Amino acid sequence: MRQGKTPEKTVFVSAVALVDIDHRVLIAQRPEGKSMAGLWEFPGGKVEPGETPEMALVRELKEELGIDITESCLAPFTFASFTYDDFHLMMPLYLCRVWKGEITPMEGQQVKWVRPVRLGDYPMPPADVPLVAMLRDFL
Ligand SMILES: Nc1nc2c([nH]c(=O)n2[C@H]2C[C@H](O)[C@@H](COP(=O)(O)OP(=O)(O)OP(=O)(O)O)O2)c(=O)[nH]1
Repeated sequence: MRQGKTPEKTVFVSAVALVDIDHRVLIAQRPEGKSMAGLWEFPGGKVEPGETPEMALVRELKEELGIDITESCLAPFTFASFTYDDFHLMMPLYLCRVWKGEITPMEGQQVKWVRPVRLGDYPMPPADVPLVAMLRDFL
């Protein structure tokens, strides 16, 4: 028998670890007024109806960070599957090392380039904890 809570719905979110030439990863702070405000996350967002996870990232990175990425530069890395109180999160995490444009926080959010070994210094959503461990091992 299944242990734990049974979520009402599954929410599909697509996220990316942008990796720079020094192997640092970009994280962004969730703004006030959003769920989990103040926590640091990988850029991305909900996959809208009719979108693939890759399309969602192309859109979100333009909207949130003002950069252009191409789908072919998104390398699937791992995923989060985590039950929150009110939904189950399914979130692929891609790696991306190539983009066009300057990273510009478009929504007033704080962003930081962080070495994988230091990611633990930044509070992140619980779903992200295993992802951080994998990035630390891989990068
Ligand atoms: N982008 C992103 N979202 C994450 C991460 N980890 C994690 O649990 N999430 C959750 C937080 C949100 O519930 C959801 C992303 O939704 P979103 O950022 O597009 O939507 P939102 O804040 O406007 O929506 P809401 O949660 O305030 O309803 O996924 C992560 O590393 N990156």
